[in-house]
Amino acid sequence: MKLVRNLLLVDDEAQWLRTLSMTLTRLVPEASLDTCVDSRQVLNRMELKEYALVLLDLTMPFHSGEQLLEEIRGRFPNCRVIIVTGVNEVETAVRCMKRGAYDYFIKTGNVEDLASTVRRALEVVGLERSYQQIKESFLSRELAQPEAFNHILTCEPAMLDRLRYLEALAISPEPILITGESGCGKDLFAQALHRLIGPETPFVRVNLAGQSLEGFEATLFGQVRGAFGEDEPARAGLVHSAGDGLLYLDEIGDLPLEAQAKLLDLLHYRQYYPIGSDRPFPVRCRVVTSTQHDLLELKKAGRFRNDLLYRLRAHRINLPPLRERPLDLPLLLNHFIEQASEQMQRPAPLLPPDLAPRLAGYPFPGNLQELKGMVFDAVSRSDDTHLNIAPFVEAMQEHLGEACPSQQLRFPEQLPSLAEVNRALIEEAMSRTANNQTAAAKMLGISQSALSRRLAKGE
Ligand SMILES: Nc1ncnc2c1ncn2[C@@H]1O[C@H](COP(=O)(O)OP(=O)(O)OP(=O)(O)O)[C@@H](O)[C@H]1O
Repeated sequence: MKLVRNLLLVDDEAQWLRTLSMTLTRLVPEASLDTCVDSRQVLNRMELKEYALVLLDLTMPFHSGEQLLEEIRGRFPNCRVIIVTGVNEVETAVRCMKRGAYDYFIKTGNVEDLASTVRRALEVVGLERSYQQIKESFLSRELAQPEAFNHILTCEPAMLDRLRYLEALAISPEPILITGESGCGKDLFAQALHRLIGPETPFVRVNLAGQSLEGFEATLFGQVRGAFGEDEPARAGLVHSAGDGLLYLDEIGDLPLEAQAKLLDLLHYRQYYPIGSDRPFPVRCRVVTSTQHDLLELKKAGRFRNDLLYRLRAHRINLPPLRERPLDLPLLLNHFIEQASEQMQRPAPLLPPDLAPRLAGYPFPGNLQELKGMVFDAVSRSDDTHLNIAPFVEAMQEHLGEACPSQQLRFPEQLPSLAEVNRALIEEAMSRTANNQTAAAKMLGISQSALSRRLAKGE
């Protein structure tokens, strides 16, 4: 997103205007400054160029600051106005605040204070604009760059919403937090964002699990020459390697508290200090973090900083687990079958039509990673035409064993006969295994020949 950091300084005293302009250029280098000594030209200038902020003198010939404030707030509602006034005009300045001025500054005051007010105002305008654009983009319903999401297969409405939200967030410079259980696609979402912001830029992934403060600093910030001894060479950190691309910090919930403070500084000031350097380096990359933990819970347990949590949660995408995306199962099964067959250089076996509906009841604790593992296992155990469903059956059986141990069986008031229970159990096992006798026998705890005999007798 193009951030508007244009600032217009308006004052009829040319000398004051020059001094103020020089001071702010030094103290707020990210702003681009224009000056205007003639109050009659202010609105024309604002028609021709988009300003994020106007610093407005109150007492000027032709149009007073108060009049201009009203015009500006009415015609350019996205632009903020800071009143710059002489001491004796404080009452007027307060009246201006009530009419929508962002803040006021007394000319005899400390310009450092004015500089930080300007910086804050620019940040507020930037955030308001990006939220507005995010909202517009999200509400448009269509993906503007569907090709960025080619590697994410889904037809679930809840997932399609998340794709659109990610695309909308791509315009914001703020960090994005991706949450969700292990294996549910967080990495793929980070990759999609990278494609959206610039596939030609670097994509740097860092796993923060088990990182100490020292490891975190060394990995991310690097070190200057001689930081740990005379012969120690300089080493660039991963923030540097990420350039103007994307830095993906995986497992953010595992970062120790002291390292969280460093990360907060990096996000807040958009700069960092390599180890051994007292010169800050700018951060140009987008930062994406992810976690499978509940950061609110970690915060309650005193393991995650409150300020960092709220900074990260501003743009958050929570991915639903696979068990909440049953419509995606046939799509993903076919996709992983193709992937596995290609990798194993063999024809793709056919997906049994009733496998996906059966799997819809399985909770997939390892999510897509688990499904992918099962499919790869199944393909490796298949002949060239039929997919071997044993890996799925085994997983479902294991789950059923855990979910309903025999003590938890519930019986109706009128007990069925043993023959009826036998028949019902055999029917259920055959149905759950797509009529695979070997798998069904395993499920029932009898041999395949015993099952075959019972089936032949119609038991
Ligand atoms: N929607 C999807 N379409 C196709 N493949 C997917 C999809 N989601 C995830 N995958 C695949 O599933 C596997 C796990 O996904 P991924 O690594 O993105 O999960 P993760 O949430 O980052 O996992 P972890 O928490 O363990 O880091 C990957 O091989 C990925 O390519």
